[in-house]
This record gives sequence, C-alpha cells and structure tokens, in this order.
Amino acid sequence: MVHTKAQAARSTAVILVAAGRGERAGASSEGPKQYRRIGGRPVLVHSLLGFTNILPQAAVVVVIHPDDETLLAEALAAYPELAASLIVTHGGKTRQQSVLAGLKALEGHAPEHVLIHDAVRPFFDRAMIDRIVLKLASGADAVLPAVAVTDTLKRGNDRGEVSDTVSRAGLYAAQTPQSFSYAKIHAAHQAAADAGRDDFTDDAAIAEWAGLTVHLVDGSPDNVKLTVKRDLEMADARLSNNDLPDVRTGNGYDVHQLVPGDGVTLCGIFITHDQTLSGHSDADVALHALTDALLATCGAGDIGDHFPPSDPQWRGAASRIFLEHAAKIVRDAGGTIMNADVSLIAEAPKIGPHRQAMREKLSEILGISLDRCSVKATTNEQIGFVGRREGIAAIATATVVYRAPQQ
Ligand SMILES: Nc1ccn([C@@H]2O[C@H](COP(=O)(O)OP(=O)(O)OP(=O)(O)O)[C@@H](O)[C@H]2O)c(=O)n1
Ligand SMILES: C[C@](O)(CO)[C@H](O)COP(=O)(O)O
Repeated sequence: MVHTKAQAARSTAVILVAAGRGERAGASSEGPKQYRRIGGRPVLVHSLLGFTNILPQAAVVVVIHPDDETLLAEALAAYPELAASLIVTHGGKTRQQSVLAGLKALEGHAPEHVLIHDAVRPFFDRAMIDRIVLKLASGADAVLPAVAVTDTLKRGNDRGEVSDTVSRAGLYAAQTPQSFSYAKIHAAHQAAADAGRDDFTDDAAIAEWAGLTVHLVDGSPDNVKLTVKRDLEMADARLSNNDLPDVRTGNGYDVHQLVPGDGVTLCGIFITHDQTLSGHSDADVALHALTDALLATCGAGDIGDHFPPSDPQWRGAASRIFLEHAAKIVRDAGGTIMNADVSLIAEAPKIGPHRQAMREKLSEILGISLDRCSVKATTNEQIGFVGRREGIAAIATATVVYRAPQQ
C-alpha cells in the first residue's frame, strides 16, 4: 500500500489508448483524430506531455493501431526523449481490447496503480490527477473522475418524440483517466475477455462488473473527449488563443477570543489546551480565514454571507463544512485550487507538533495534494491581545486558477 503522492507516482503507470479510427470526427489528411494538430501539436502529444509533466516517474504505454506506426513516429519526431521513454503496443478492434493490450504490455512492470486515459482527452489538469492519485494512495481499487450531469435528460422514441424526462439526480458523465489497482483491473479485463464480453465502453464498467468499488472524484469540465470535428476545431481555437492563465489570489483574516476551556480546534485538528476558542461554530480561525480567502478568488462574499452567525444551524458546527462549501463554490465557478497557505498567530498552544496533521487535514478537505497546503505559525512576542493569550488570529492566502471564459 502506498501512502504519499510521491510514492504513488513512482509505482504508477499510464496507458494512453490511441488505437481508434476516429470515424465520428471524419477523415483528415493528418490521420485519425489523435494525430490531428490542435494548437500546433498532435492531440496525442498534448496528452503525453501532460502526463510526463504531472507524473514524470510513471511508465507510459501508448496503444496504437498497427497501421499508425508512421503517424506516431512523425508525431513524436520533435520529442526524441519522450519517444524513447514510451512503451508502444498495438490495440484491438474495440477500446476494451486496446486497454487489455495496454495492461498486458505492463506485465513486466507490474505497477501498483494504472491510469487509463483516452489519448483524445488532452485537457486534463494537475489538480484532477492529484485528486485521483490521492484517492488511489488512500487504498481505493478503482477511481473514476466524473462530472455531475447538468442538462435535463430526455428519452426519445423511434418517432423522434420525447417519451419521458429522466431524472438527472445522481447521474455523472464518466471521464478518464480511470484509475485502478493494476493487478485488479488487469484481472477484471482478462475475466471480461474470457467471458466473451466485448461491450464495455469504459474500464470503470468492467471494474463494476468484477465487483470492485468504484470511487467517484471530481473530474473537470475542461476534460472533454474530442469526438466530432467541431470538438477538434474548438480545441484548436482554444489553444491558439494563447490566453494568459487566469490566476487569482484571495486572502482572509479571522480572530476568535480565548476563554477557559479544554482545547482549541485549528485547521480541523483538536489540540488539548487550558483554553478554548469562543465562537458560534467550533471557532476554527484557520479554516474561517481560508474559507474567506477561497471565496475572495471568485467574488463570492465572505463566510458570514454563506453561514450567518445568527443562524442556529451553525452553532457548534465543524468548520470543515464552511471550507468544503467554499471549495465547491470555487470549483463550480471553474476554479482549480492551486495552493492554500495559513499563518496562525498564537502565543499558545504550540502549533509545531500539529503542523503536519493540519496540512494533511487541509489536503483532505480541499482534495489537493499535500505540497499545495501550507501551515505556518508565529507567536506575537507577548504583545497585544494575542500576546496576552486573549485570542488567536489566522491569516490565509488561496491561489486559484480559473478557466478562461468560454467563447
Ligand atoms: N479500438 C479502439 C477504439 C478506441 N480507442 C481509443 O479510445 C479512445 C476513445 O475515444 P473514441 O472517441 O471512442 O475514439 P474512436 O473509437 O477513435 O472514435 P470513433 O468511435 O468515432 O471511431 C480514443 O483515444 C481512441 O483512440 C482505442 O484505443 N482502440
Ligand atoms: C471511456 C470514455 O471516455 C468514458 O466517457 C468513453 O466511454 C469512451 O468513448 P466511447 O465513445 O464510449 O468509445
């Protein structure tokens, strides 16, 4: 069992399936859609560079059609080191067969985890991969990035009429990379093939069929599959715009009074102490400041707007609820949380022994990797209300990258 992102990355492999014919995208002089250029590079190369950048230690298998050897060589001509690092194998008639070929190509490596990705989804991002890798590292056998369905769903009949409206409650659109225990998904794929099943459109469905629990993590609305010609045109336009990244920084500040008690909760960690923080909720100043910092990156007001102190339902509430809510607002607005930084200003208790647990708590609540979560502390040199142990203050900074507005 692996426990850290770095350990997980070392024993992780990636399978990029690229053996399809791209019939729905139509014919092109550049070949099937995975070899077409968007923003000046073949789609497949975008996806490959994404993985080598985010998971540089992972073994990468590319599954291609036997007719596409020359197309692959041409696509990688400008990237000789990348080309030399890849394991290339031939796929089959269906995506399912191609994935099994990729899994077999990894038998010599026997990685702990494998991320199985459509080569034609070039817009995955680091934060999403971090969420997946963290979930695998926590012991999950199968992880599915997915986005909740937002359109109203209709069922049509063969006369081209609506027969009924389907509830979208609990429905998700499945994305890739779908990620697994290598041994378990290999066994499941082999069992499906041995049972003559060739109708699975994704690997999570095979995992479900084999009885594995498939865990959902947030996918990304940007992580679209380039399926039809229009998808490729829009992808090309998007990359050719050369827009600057929309990076936003928010800060937050909070203070709560210390009164006699048995301990304080800071960054979601309870610390035994001869005082407690007084407040309407659990008075976790650190999470309150960070909640405000996140809300500030998308103009979403402050914690009091969303959780009014006058509302009795928040009495004694665990402040992780507030932070989770702010993170959801940010993600719904198209944001990817890149960094969360908290400074605690407290004369006592000592924060140092709890910093790592606090960082891990932030990482868990926000669904971002540990290296993106920072907790620092200082005393106030016995000056002022903090110095007199009358209160604890926290300052937080959040960095979020937002998607460029859709054209
Ligand atoms: N026999 C197949 C079929 C698909 N794929 C890959 O699986 C991914 C799924 O995307 P999809 O849009 O279904 O690709 P195609 O099968 O190429 O598209 P189409 O159905 O339009 O021919 C793609 O990266 C595709 O290259 C594959 O490796 N082997
Ligand atoms: C695996 C997949 O990307 C999940 O959404 C998708 O099912 C593959 O594409 P297809 O068009 O269903 O072959």
